[in-house]
Amino acid sequence: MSEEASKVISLAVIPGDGIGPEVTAEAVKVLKAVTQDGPARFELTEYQLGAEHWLRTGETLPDETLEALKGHDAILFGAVGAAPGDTQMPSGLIEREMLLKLRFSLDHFVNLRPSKLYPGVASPLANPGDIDFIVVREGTEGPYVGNGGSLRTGTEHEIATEVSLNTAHGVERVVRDAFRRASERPRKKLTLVHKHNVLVYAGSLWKRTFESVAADFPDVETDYLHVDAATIFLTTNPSRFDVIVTDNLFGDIITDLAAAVTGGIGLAASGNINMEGTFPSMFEPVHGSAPDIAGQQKADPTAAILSAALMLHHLGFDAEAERVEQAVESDVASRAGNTRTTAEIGDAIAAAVS
Ligand SMILES: NC(=O)C1=CN([C@@H]2O[C@H](COP(=O)(O)OP(=O)(O)OC[C@H]3O[C@@H](n4cnc5c(N)ncnc54)[C@H](O)[C@@H]3O)[C@@H](O)[C@H]2O)C=CC1
Ligand SMILES: CC(C)CC(=O)C(=O)O
Ligand SMILES: [Mg+2]
Repeated sequence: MSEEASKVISLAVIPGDGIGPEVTAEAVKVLKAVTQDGPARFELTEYQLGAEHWLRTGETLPDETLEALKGHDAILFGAVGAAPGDTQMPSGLIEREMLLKLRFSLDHFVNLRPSKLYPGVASPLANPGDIDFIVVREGTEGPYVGNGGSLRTGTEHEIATEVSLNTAHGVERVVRDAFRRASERPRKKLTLVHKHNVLVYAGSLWKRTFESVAADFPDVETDYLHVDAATIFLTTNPSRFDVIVTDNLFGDIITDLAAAVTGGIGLAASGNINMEGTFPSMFEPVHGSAPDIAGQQKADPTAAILSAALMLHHLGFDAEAERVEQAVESDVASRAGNTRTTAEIGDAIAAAVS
């Protein structure tokens, strides 16, 4: 296809901290390779944001940067965050004031996290079975909204709160999205994960909403698990899951576990999706900045590459997304015993899609 016939996609790239820039470079490499003959041409604008940027400038996410990001078609994100023991960086500052602020401001209410055990990939489970499910994690509410505070801070009488925010609108739209996704999959099964036996107010809203939306999707089989029991089944019988819908905190935790049982966090992709299309969606690996391996070319870029594939699907380039997924599937199948750098893995996958 000629360059003129390609659709131009304005892509913001936020490499971030630690391994973020290393894995993002490989995702961009694969994106360029898979679209070199069309049907898309990505025009990249890189934004320096993250803990290192804050240390240099004191900026987390300036208003003008947020406005500029809104003008792109999509955002490719690496990872942000300082090393857990870093004393220069207030804990959570960049995660909250930059990453969560982006997800909230761009209304990324569907945090989509697929989990698939690819053929040839070793799972820590003795009998993993056929694992292929998606987690639809609510992305704009829950305990991550910063709705809390502390009284008598630093004293032995300190009281700290972190109140989970759940709105009827917010819960309904993500539950409905999960039902729709379940109805489009062969197994058509949706599991609500919460803890409504203890978190009775939020839990009741999620449960009532789930039951009411279920009436619109009679072909979808429904199921409920408390989050603690869900962690049992994720390790003893993960193939029982097809689609899971859950809140922001539970979704964060169970998707790291899901990544671990499907071959590791280096393979786990995600999309922060604005289903209404009012702002650009953002695609990023599930993992963080991994300061313990940063700068050593040890990070697995597959999660970032698969996140780029999710972005291709989101933008309507399904054939290109599937080529990337197939290249990843072949690559991971032949990995046993071979140690490659981050760039070598990216090169191999880029070559396979060219
Ligand atoms: N979306 C984001 O930007 C996220 C940022 N963070 C931040 O990242 C920093 C580090 O957080 P951690 O809790 O250590 O989680 P992490 O996900 O960065 O690392 C956990 C473990 O997984 C390994 N790992 C992560 N990605 C890998 C990859 N692609 N290939 C191979 N190994 C990989 C790391 O080396 C580490 O041993 C913190 O500042 C945290 O707040 C954490 C999670 C998500
Ligand atoms: C704000 C992030 C650090 C939360 C997280 O760990 C995630 O979204 O996976
Ligand atoms: Mg997480």
